[in-house]
Amino acid sequence: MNQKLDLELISLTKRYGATVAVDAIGYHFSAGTYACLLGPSGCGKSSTLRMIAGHENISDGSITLGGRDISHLPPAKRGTAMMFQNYALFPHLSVRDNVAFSLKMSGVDTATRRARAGEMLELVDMTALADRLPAQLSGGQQQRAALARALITKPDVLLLDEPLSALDPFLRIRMRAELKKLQRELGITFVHVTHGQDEALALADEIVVMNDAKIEQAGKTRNVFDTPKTAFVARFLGSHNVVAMPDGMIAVRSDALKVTPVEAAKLPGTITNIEYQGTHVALTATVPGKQEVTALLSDKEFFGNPKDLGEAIGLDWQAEAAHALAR
Ligand SMILES: Nc1ncnc2c1ncn2[C@@H]1O[C@H](COP(=O)(O)OP(=O)(O)OP(=O)(O)O)[C@@H](O)[C@H]1O
Repeated sequence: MNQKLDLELISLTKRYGATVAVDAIGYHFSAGTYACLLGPSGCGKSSTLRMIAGHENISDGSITLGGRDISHLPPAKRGTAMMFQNYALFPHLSVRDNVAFSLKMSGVDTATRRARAGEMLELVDMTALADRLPAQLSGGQQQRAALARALITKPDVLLLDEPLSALDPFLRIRMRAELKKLQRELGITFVHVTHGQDEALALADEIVVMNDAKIEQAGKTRNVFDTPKTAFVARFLGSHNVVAMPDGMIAVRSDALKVTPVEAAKLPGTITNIEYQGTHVALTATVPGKQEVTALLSDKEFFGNPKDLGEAIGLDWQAEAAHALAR
């Protein structure tokens, strides 16, 4: 484990008949990165992950790990491991035997298998439940068992397909913190597929935003969030307004908007919605061109100078808060 091998996708393509699910994408994942593949349903994230895992043949391009071409190796020989959305635990095997399963398949002796499974269960804090069957576990515990099972092969890259989607919202946030902690402790690369931008922002060092089989934008999470290059990325990541201005489309964060007198503003608007969010108030206004923009004001800011539905306001922002969009 932890050999510091970079993962690279080179012109990676997947076609299912006439459907191009992944269209010549390229990305370099530095060893030890927590990366999220993010995008709407059908954009090609799972196909990309399955090609990296070796569960799907590639149609074109290649995948290298530490410079070694793994494109056509069987899954168990790649140095990757996959954790599935529904965990795919064997119902008739105990947690310990589920975790040890892949070692049994590769002919490792019983004593070594038990010892290694024990270490992995310790890692995910499941030692006390080792003899239970999957049906006797909670969702979060099943997830930990599935993680231990994936990690027992000492992969350089762990691939996670929507790993939190089967959990209720409260548990999802807790397991999210555990995933991040585990990745930090192991120091291996995690590639995590999600369609949730909150999940990606919370977890990822780097995000790869996919749209329609292509990478729309990728890089350090904060850079992508702070400077979206396209309207799609700005809208998908949320918390941004995409506005057509006379000199082109811009993205400007909701929390960068200020409410001002109309004369002093970049845009005049009429308030159409006021939503109290506890610490903040989201104020939505229509602006020229029948566009809607939302300003996120602190509760102090709003209640210090409250506004009403239908009121005319100005909306302003600092020039550097606006980012020109490619389309
Ligand atoms: N086995 C298959 N045969 C034919 N088409 C497929 C197959 N698997 C996926 N596709 C198509 O390829 C495209 C990308 O699918 P993929 O599952 O990779 O998307 P995704 O971004 O992971 O979506 P989701 O979030 O819904 O899982 C979609 O148009 C899908 O219908």
